[in-house]
Amino acid sequence: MSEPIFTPAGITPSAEQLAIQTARARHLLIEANAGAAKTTTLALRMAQALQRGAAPRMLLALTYTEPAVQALQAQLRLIGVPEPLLRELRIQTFEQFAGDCLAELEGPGMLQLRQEEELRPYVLEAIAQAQLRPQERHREELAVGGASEALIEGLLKSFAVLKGRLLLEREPLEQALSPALAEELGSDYFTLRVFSAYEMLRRGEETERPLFRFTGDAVYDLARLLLDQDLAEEGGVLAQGLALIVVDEMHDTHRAMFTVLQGLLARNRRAAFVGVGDRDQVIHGQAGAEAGFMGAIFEQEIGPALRLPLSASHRFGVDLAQAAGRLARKPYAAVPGRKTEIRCLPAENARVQARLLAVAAREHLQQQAHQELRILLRRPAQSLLIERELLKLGVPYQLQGLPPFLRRREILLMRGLHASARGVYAGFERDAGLRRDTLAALLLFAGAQVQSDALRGLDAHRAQRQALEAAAAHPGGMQEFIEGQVLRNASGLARPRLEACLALLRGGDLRAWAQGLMAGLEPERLAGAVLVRREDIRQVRDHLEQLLQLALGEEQDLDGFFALLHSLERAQTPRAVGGGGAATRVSLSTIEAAKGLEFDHVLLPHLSRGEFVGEGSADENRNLLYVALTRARQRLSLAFNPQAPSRYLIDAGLIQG
Ligand SMILES: Nc1ncnc2c1ncn2[C@@H]1O[C@H](COP(=O)(O)OP(=O)(O)OP(=O)(O)O)[C@@H](O)[C@H]1O
Repeated sequence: MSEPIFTPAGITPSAEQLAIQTARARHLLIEANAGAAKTTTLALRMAQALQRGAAPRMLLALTYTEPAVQALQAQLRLIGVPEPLLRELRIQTFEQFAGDCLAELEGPGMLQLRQEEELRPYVLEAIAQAQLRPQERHREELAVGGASEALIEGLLKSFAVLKGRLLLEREPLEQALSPALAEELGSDYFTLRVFSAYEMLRRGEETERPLFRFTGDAVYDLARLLLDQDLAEEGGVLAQGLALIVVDEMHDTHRAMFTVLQGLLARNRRAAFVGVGDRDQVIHGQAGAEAGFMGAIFEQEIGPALRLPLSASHRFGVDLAQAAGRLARKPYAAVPGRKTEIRCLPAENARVQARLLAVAAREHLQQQAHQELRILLRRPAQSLLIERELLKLGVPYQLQGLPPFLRRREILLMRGLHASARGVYAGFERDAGLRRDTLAALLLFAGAQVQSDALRGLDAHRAQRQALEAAAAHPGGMQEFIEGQVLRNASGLARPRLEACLALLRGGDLRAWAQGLMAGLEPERLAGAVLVRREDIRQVRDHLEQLLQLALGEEQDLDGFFALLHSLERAQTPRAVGGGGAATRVSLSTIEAAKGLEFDHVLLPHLSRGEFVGEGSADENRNLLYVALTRARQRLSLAFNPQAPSRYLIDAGLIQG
């Protein structure tokens, strides 16, 4: 019997796409290059299920990131799935999906923590508990010299891997831990012990409901529940009568996600499954992502799968496909007829580069009526000079997933200290949110607690938030809070550094402040005492350096410069809030935040030698550049110093070596 075939509105599917849309295999896996229409084909497949009569609630689409959720929604819209149907479809990240399932079992109201800093007290407590275990047999393994920020960052990273890979879930935690087991798992005894104590703190005495969840914990907690024989009944929450389960970005799957997927497939026996991915886009390797879950592991643990190809890029032309292919060392085709212009923007330094980018963005807005331009950054700090130039030229823009530079914590610290030192609170008067965020930043870097004995547990979080809201509620509250709470309760490490900075600011001389700030404030030490991720700590210095660079280029006196920051912020706010129109057509984000998305014009700055680096491995850097290049549709602009271009540009054949 022939079945009705869904015919999309915006595109004509290729034969390969049609084969995937209509395949009858229970499990279907597709590994294909960026832009080869994986997401679009998943959308076709979902539309086909609707066409076959499935209700929207019988479809479930899971992704790793939020932008991928949006990308799939956009493709469903493009192919003509009506808006009311679209709204009923469940398209979620694994984390959101797991959170929803758990909320069904536990009820709402889970405390969700999102910043590593918020975990810090729990990690410190876990270290103390691990070291004080009375029955400890390997005490010598637990001695560490202090709890430095690098130690905490490393522990949190290891925790993410232990959770992502479910490395300990097959062992009864308390009894099994030993240096030998640690070695077997590629970890160390100290990490495992602290992990165990941390998880006991997080999960609380009552196993019913954890104290809090951090990003990744919902998938982890759901996977643990699924592995627990005693809780088999609770796994019933996954029995949802599904007809189709699809996973986009399947290359980012780790063991905990895979366990959730396995649970879903086991409890929805009538559901077909389609997974798509591209192993060169793995940029989350540290959390335990393994492309193997699209390969042999799938076949061994779930069942045989049909594999179908998507062989050519529908997004960009053959020149860019070949460059991406050279970078990733794999064959890369493009459908005929697509063309992508690749241009170089030579710039000898960051300031010139920022100016060129802003000019290019302005030209884009003048010439291209409806097209989108995205500036992709390797590191968030790189936005500051670019944003300044965009504002100077009056180019409206949006930041995606980045706080505006004037609202970053270290910049707010400086703005708050300036206000306090000079007694100038003009600019803060009209915005309670700005006052609250500034006070929060001051409190953070001062290492101060509003209530000294309430550091642990939820109540400390809530108490602190309430105190900040109260102080920020009226303009006069800032000075009092800075003196009475921030400076009075500042840690021994922070106080002299903040005082040194205040003294420079009191002097009122912009050059003296700019020259003395780094030595006086020692931003890395200040940040190191309160932040967790090395990358964040480095960014504090990075951002302050950018701020100083900006200050020295503006020809203002000290108070004038800080007043300028306020007026820049006012210039920016209505556009960001207003949305729509030109503002949504020029945007800035990190590369990670653009994964799965595409733009008519991509501007990729900071491609000079040694600039395209971050915390990850060389492979991860290469994959990030691969992701960045392959976001472009019609035009790709690459900015770098022609005297010293990045090696990657040469490897990709984008410039001559
Ligand atoms: N049959 C088609 N005809 C024309 N354009 C198409 C067709 N199929 C897909 N496209 C377009 O090709 C582009 C890339 O598709 P898509 O985003 O699905 O690729 P992808 O493989 O998911 O990419 P990534 O790996 O980067 O997430 C989109 O603009 C999409 O609308």
